[in-house]
Parts: sequence; C-alpha cells; structure tokens
Amino acid sequence: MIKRRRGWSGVERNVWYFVQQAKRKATSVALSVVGPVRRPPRQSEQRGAARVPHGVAASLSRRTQPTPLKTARESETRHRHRASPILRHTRTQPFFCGAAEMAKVPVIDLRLTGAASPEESARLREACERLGCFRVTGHGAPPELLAEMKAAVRLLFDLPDDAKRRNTDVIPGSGYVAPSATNALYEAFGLLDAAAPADVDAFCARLDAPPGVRETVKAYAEKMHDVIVDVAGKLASSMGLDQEERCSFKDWPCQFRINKYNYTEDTVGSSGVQVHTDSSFLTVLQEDECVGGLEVLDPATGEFVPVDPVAGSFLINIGDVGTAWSNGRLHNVKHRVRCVAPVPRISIAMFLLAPKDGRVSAPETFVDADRPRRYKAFNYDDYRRLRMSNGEHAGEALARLEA
Ligand SMILES: O=C(O)CCC(=O)C(=O)O
Ligand SMILES: [Fe+2]
Repeated sequence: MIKRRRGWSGVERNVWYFVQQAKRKATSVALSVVGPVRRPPRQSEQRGAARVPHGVAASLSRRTQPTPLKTARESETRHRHRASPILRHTRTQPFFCGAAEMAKVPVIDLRLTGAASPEESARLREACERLGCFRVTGHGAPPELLAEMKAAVRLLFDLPDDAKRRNTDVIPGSGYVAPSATNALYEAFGLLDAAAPADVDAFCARLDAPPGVRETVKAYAEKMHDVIVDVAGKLASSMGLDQEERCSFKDWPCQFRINKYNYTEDTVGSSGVQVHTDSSFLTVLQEDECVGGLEVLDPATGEFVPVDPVAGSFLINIGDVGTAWSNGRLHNVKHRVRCVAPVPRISIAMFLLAPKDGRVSAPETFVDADRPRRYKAFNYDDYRRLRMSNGEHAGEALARLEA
C-alpha cells in the first residue's frame, strides 16, 4: 500500500522519472504507449487535489448540494472528524493524470443540448457519427457521489475472492470477470439490471457489502441511470427522432460494471484490456482520473490515441447496438486500455444495452432510398452470445447481421 505523504510518495516520483526518461528516449509510437502521465503537482496544486473528495461521506443526504471548497487545513480537520471509512480508503491513493498527445474528444455540455442550443446538439451527433465517443459535462451527477463511488469500488475489489465469485452472470459476461489469459491484469464485477433497484440491492446483498457501500452503489446506480437516459434521449433528438420514438430509453436494461486493473512496476507498457467495442447502445464511463491509459481508435487515421481523463466528466462510447439501431450512422468506437503506471486503476461503466424486448432494429426514420436497411433485426442476447462464441469483441459480428 502506498502511504500518502506531504509531498509525492517514492513510487509516484519513480513513475514521474520513468515517464520523463521514456519521453526523452521514445519515438512518437512509444509516446502514445506511455500515454497520459503529467508532471508531479506543485505543493499548491496538491492541496487542491487533496480537496477533491472532501466532505463526500459526511453528507450522503446532502449529495445534491456540492460542498463549498475549503482551505486545505479546514479540509483536513473536517476529514479527521467526519470522513467515513470509505473516504479514508480513497485518500491513500496516488495521483497521476494529464497527457501531451491526446485524442480530440469533443466535450458536450448536456445543459446546452436540445432546444437550448441546436449547435451543441449537432456537435453531439457529429461526435457519435465520426469518432463514436465524446465527453459530457453538465450531467448533474454531484462530484461527491462520484468520489464516494470510486472509494466504494475500491472496497468492493478488496472483498475476498469467494464473495466476488458470488456475483454470477445474468447474461454472459455480466457477472464477476476474473483475470484471464487475454486480460491478465483486468478484473471486473457486474450487475444487471442497474435500472432496477431490486437488482442493485440483490447485487450488494450477495456480496455482503458494508451498509455504507450499499447506500453509495444504490445512489450511484440511480443517478447514472438518469444520466444515461438523458444522454440517449439527447442523441436521439439530435438525430431527428420525435419524443414518442425516443422516450423508451428509460425502460432499456442497463448493465453496470466496475473494472480494476492490477498494475505493477513490471506491467507498465502492457495491455490492460484488449481492443474491443462495447456491445451496448451506449456506455457512460467514469474514468480513473488519476491513472490514464484508455485509448480510442481514430477512424480518420486508423491509429489508437490516448484519451485524457477529466475529473467530474464522463466519457460516452457508442457500441454495436448504437451502430445497428442507427442504421449505420453512429460509429461503434474501438478502444483498449494500456498500463501507463504501476498503480491500480479503476473505472466504472454503465451500459444502456438494448430495447426492453431485446429486439434491435433501426426505426423507419433512419431508413430511406439513400440509406436502405443495413442490418436484419436481431435479439441483443443472441448478438452478445455470437460475439463471445466467435471471439469477435471489436464489432466484427455486426457484419454477420447485414441485411
Ligand atoms: O477502463 C476503461 O477505461 C475502459 C473500460 C471499458 O472499455 C469497458 O468497461 O468496456
Ligand atoms: Fe469498453
């Protein structure tokens, strides 16, 4: 365990020097592998960073009202007296972020989309058509909740193996995923359906999660469901679907997955998770704002480019169902994760899977003489099985469903 000190810890400094050395020596290709690690924060910046999660656990009931920032000293005092065990766990983690060479991921302010700004809606649609991913701000999820969820996730991953293995599949791959030959550093937990409070309860109960963690997971699932439905509705609206056509998203099942990457000094530069597309309609990802390494394939260049984490925002990915449902208009983004630092990395994903009845088919609005129907209607669970049985994790299986 890395202890938090007044300055950077030895390991943090080692990583900094490792990255500087790599940058000096590397070719541009190697640079993109090293990815997003920034200089150590100055003391004044570190104080700011330490403030990020403050006040989180002290006020679950006041989550909707962000706590005003305090001085570093006020913050420390408050923590000593009021922080929950969940939060104290977070505060021992190291802090890395930033990058030099990044994908230009459009940032969409959700408050501006829809009638408020046709330009912002057009940017949202274009991002999904070109790159298949974008970042959202103005999503309404309080920073305290995000910080607390991240801390809760760390505690869940510390549960004994037999507890984690009780998180069994509802559909293939939705339960506990142990490190494997393909993704040796990667471990994940899952939950389906995160839109159903009873399923969220059952997930926590089966793990025997501590009460504070349960409360956090429930609040998070509820809020993230609101966010994912909002994003999907705004995307559909930007594509010209009317209210009636787009209002069903709230009934679509959601998969929730927490990911952990067990990185060490020996794994820097290796794969965290293989190249894949998400099978879902779209994904909302809360990245690890301290450890980068996510890369997306830019269709314009055919190259993978690092995506810089931005605390407080979410990354949205279009998945295979998004491409099929839009009759090929939306781009299912290929992505992967590389190990860029010798410290554990976590991320939290919510997937809006497919219509409630599982049937994926492009609405008539997207089909005309210029754009004939591209895919046969299919069942989502069958599609997921198809991807898995053929080892086609990067959208290849869609070609089997062409009309
Ligand atoms: O950990 C990440 O940043 C990406 C995770 C991911 O791609 C996934 O859960 O599908
Ligand atoms: Fe993914």
